[in-house]
Amino acid sequence: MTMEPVALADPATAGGEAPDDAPSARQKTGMFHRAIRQPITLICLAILALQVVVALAAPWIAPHDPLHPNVQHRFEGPGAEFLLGTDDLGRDTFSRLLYGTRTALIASAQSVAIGLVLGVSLGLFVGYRGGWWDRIGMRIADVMQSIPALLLALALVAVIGNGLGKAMLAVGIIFAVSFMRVARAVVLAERERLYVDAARVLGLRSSSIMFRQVLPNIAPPLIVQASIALGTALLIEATLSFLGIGVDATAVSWGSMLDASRQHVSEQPLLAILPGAAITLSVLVFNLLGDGLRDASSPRGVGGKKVKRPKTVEGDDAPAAGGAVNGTAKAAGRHAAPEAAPADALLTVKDLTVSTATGAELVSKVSFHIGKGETFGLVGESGCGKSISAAAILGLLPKGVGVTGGSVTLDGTELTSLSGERLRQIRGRRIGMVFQDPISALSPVHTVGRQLTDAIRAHSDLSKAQAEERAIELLSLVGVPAPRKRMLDYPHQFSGGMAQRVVIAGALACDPELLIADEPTTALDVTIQAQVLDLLAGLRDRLNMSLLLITHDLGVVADLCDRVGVMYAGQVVEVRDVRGAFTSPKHPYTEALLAAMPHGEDSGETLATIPGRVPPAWDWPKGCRFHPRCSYAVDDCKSGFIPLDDGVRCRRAVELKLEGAR
Ligand SMILES: Nc1ncnc2c1ncn2[C@@H]1O[C@H](COP(=O)(O)OP(=O)(O)OP(=O)(O)O)[C@@H](O)[C@H]1O
Repeated sequence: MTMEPVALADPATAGGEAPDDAPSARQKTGMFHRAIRQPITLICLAILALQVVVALAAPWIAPHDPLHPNVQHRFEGPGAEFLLGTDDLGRDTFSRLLYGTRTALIASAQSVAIGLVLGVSLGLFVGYRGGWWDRIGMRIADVMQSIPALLLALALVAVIGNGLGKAMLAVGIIFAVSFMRVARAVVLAERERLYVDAARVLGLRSSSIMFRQVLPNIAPPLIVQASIALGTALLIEATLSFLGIGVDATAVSWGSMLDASRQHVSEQPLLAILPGAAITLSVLVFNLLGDGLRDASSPRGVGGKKVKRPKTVEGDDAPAAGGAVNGTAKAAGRHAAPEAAPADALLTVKDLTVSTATGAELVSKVSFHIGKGETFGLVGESGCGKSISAAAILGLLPKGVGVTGGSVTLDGTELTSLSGERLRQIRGRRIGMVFQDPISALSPVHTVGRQLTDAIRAHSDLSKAQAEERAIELLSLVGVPAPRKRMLDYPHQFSGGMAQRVVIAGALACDPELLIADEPTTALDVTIQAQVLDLLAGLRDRLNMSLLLITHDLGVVADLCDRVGVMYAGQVVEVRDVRGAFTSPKHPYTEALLAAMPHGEDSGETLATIPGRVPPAWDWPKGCRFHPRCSYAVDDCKSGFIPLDDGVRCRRAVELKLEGAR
């Protein structure tokens, strides 16, 4: 008999990217409902359920001892006493088939369980850590997968010894490689999701993020893979037993039944047909089940909505301003701090430079400070470096990007040189973060209650019950109605505005001193935006937090902020008190942004735009980076480094008389 094991499907592509159709855990329920609506999958599930019952109940339902020889009854045909006849030693074929089911299922389940535990742990680890760990892990996997599974199993059995248990351990190790690839591929995709960043901002440990946040998301593709692996394992078990290195004489296997039948096919053909059919049927069931689950798990098939992250338009010529300018009046009541960072500033960013591995500076010498209880707005078009600056403050820069100069201090503590563990303690405890798209910032597979309690417990000694009470308090603080009841809901059961309130509650979990809100209302309905901004302002005043508000919307800055930093092409070009910046801007870019702000009184009036677009980071212009788009630019603006002088980065700042907000 030459049975080649079925190759395990490997959804990881050559480049190791996650399959596009890797289902999210949110799709899991849909996946199973849809799967059982497919008649073939339902039939396969029914056969499998029957096999499991047979395997468990074999000792009670088998009419005869499957191992007991009874030579008077050799080669008997099917009849009342021996339902499917007997073999060359007079053993009951029906009972042997029942016991064979038990061996096949237990051995397959054992090897797949070993493969799953080992493979998923390794896949999570290398996928999440990336870098060298990933490269080494994947090269070992490549080598192992280049050898046929059965051959590798035989080699491993030669090393660790004969016996079904050891053989299936060997098979489990081989499966681990496939499971590792699947887990790693999904982790690579999940790792980039916003909710993982959010969990990191909340200060959760890597292990907690991997096992509690990422793992549930990789369950659906693993279930599909495990189903196919069960069929493969069953075939390998039968093959090894057929070859005499699987089960010994004290157990029955369909493979060993086939082996024993070889000499007697002509006398009793059923002896070969029945175990052969059992093996074929079982492998078919597992494979069809895997196919059915895979079909059911494709996003197209589920019918559920995929949550998309809203994209900002690269190179927007005008800021997406929408708020009212008259907010300046409110801002005017606040203090106008001098631009040199005062000693008691909560956050001081000084000459912060962030570069890619290729040397492109994404942000250059960014400087600003935020006082205690103060709200600082960071504005500028898309691609100016606002988010990269926030990520650098939190120590959450994307891979391949790092701080190459300057400093970030939080109440005197330098953050850029802190170890990962120290930073983790600061994130979530002293600095909270609110993201643009609240639904993506929450893990889809856990209730909001669980996510909030996890965040609270990551930084406190509170018991589960106490953390739950605190989570309810926070939900009520951010205005989520019926908070106790809503603790049990999943993120997709919340509207955008309510989900953003939940994210804010999470960010407040440990009373941060600084809250960073990165375009917290961009993904929300216009009617909800104002409510969320009011909530942030209210919380800031109530909890005496400092707020770093990243936005495109100057109206929001006018309404909420004390001071503002205007960013252009990776630099802060003007940093001022809001009233000053709005009434008498000193940088032409600030003036241009103010002019491009819609103010609504003349509906027929064309909105001013800033000609051109923000250049990419590898192509920042020499001299003043804004000069190609600036109507005031002179030759002097086209060369040399222009420092941030008295809060303005412009050679002509003193002589220009610029127009403020209308
Ligand atoms: N991972 C990355 N690798 C290389 N360049 C990047 C990376 N992330 C961002 N950039 C570049 O860094 C610059 C600043 O981007 P950043 O996202 O900080 O801008 P932003 O002002 O926050 O824009 P938006 O308002 O669209 O979020 C842009 O030129 C962007 O293309």
